[in-house]
Amino acid sequence: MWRRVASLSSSISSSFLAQTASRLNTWESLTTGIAQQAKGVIAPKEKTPFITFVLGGPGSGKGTQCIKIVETFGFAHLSAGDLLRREIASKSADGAMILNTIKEGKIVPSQVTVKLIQKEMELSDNHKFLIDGFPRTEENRVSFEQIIGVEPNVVLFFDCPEEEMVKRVLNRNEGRVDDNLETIKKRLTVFQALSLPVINYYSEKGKLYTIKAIGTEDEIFEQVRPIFAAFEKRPSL
Ligand SMILES: Nc1ncnc2c1ncn2[C@@H]1O[C@H](COP(=O)(O)OP(=O)(O)OP(=O)(O)O)[C@@H](O)[C@H]1O
Ligand SMILES: Nc1ccn([C@@H]2O[C@H](COP(=O)(O)O)[C@@H](O)[C@H]2O)c(=O)n1
Ligand SMILES: [Mg+2]
Repeated sequence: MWRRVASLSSSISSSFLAQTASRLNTWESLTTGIAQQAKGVIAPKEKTPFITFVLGGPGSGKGTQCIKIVETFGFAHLSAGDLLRREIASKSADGAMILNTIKEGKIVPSQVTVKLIQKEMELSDNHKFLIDGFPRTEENRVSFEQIIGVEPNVVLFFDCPEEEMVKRVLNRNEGRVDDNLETIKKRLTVFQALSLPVINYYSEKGKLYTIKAIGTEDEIFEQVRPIFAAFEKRPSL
């Protein structure tokens, strides 16, 4: 599992090992583990996470392109929307609240969403994550940084005209409760008001890659491919 920081230096005392192993047994310890690896306390057996946030309006093609990125570059795909829909389906304590929020095209409290993402990351053997549809708000962004303790390496923005997004969502036909004109309008308003500032934030940080999300799925992927191909040449990926 990616969260495990397995091999510790043989020169460390056994009591220190026991304490450290116990602390490293939880996600909370992941960031500690990374920090300790950086200081050279723990042998870096497991790779540092490589995180990509995948952003764009409703129907811009995030999920479609994530499938291609997974196939080509071997990332783990964590869709925030899918994780929330799974909570609804599992009838968890938050299920009803999540359902109402999604129907309204609003944003679920960050702590709920980040905890779901955190759990999936903990369970994954992969160290390369595509986090699709997240962060949708500044609150999402800050919450991820506080709880997970890392920032994204790459942020993709699928930039698509509203008219095209509406057309795609209305044709999606997957039975989603938010794929109707009324909710789409609300989602577009939320995207403009709350998500675009996050996109601008990453642009200013020099982490944003904007993809013109019109044309065929394959044409769009040809804009995405070189981004990850370049990172693949680096030791970090
Ligand atoms: N380039 C494209 N041209 C036409 N249709 C597309 C294209 N890319 C995706 N689609 C279709 O548009 C719909 C929306 O795509 P997708 O589900 O990938 O969007 P999304 O950004 O994940 O949306 P959401 O935020 O609502 O989950 C799907 O039915 C998908 O098959
Ligand atoms: N960070 C997020 C992501 C999604 N939601 C809610 O889920 C809906 C569907 O999301 P998709 O990514 O599948 O389009 C979205 O409209 C939100 O209601 C969220 O709250 N926070
Ligand atoms: Mg999607």
